[in-house]
Amino acid sequence: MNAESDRKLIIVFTGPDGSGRKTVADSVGATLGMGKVLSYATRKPRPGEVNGQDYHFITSELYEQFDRAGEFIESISINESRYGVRGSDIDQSLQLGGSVYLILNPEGAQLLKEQYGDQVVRLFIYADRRTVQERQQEAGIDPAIVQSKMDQYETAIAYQPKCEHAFENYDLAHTVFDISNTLEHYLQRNLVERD
Ligand SMILES: Nc1ncnc2c1ncn2[C@@H]1O[C@H](COP(=O)(O)OP(=O)(O)OP(=O)(O)O)[C@@H](O)[C@H]1O
Ligand SMILES: Nc1nc2c(ncn2[C@@H]2O[C@H](COP(=O)(O)O)[C@@H](O)[C@H]2O)c(=O)[nH]1
Repeated sequence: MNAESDRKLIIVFTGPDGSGRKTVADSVGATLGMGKVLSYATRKPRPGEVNGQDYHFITSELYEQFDRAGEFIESISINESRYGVRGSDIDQSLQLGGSVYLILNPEGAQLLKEQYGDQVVRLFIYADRRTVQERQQEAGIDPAIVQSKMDQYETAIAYQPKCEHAFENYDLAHTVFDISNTLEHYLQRNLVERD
């Protein structure tokens, strides 16, 4: 990484599954013109998911190859699938464009914070248990997967105090507006520091 890339931000959207992290993140990303760094996943795409937009969907063999080569700066297993972020993807996106964003579970958010320090801003997106469960059911996610995600709800919620900011997500437009305002302050400050 170079000094220029160091000043750009890595925005991590985290929180419980089903809180709306992806929906909020993509809308904020489009509003502020931030690039998305996709994770690599070995699971099959769900209906509506697109390779290269939601994840890089890859085979277990290719994942293993990347992993052995030390390409992932963090890598987790959930429900027999593997997920990871390649450090080179983050560094390249930072060098080519402006600030970037990712959507990770709290474990991944913590690992990125430990590696990139102040460059990482963690945004915790949340809603109550019943709401996130209903959203996942309405999105058509397999009931067994919903159950396993709900089993992690309290653990995920416990991560909120560690994050730089937290936003409840009920009224989507309101959530996106609040987050965009918050991030604009960071981005302006970085621009001023560069002058
Ligand atoms: N504010 C909101 N009001 C109503 N529905 C919402 C809101 N935000 C997101 N949703 C819907 O909730 C569902 C889950 O959202 P999303 O996939 O963005 O969540 P997530 O936190 O990334 O969870 P997962 O990892 O399980 O996909 C989607 O169907 C999305 O359209
Ligand atoms: N720590 C990481 N968490 C990740 C990564 N990619 C996705 N995720 C999170 O995993 C769960 C399950 O995702 P799903 O799409 O199968 O529902 C969810 O919390 C994702 O945000 C990653 O590279 N590292």
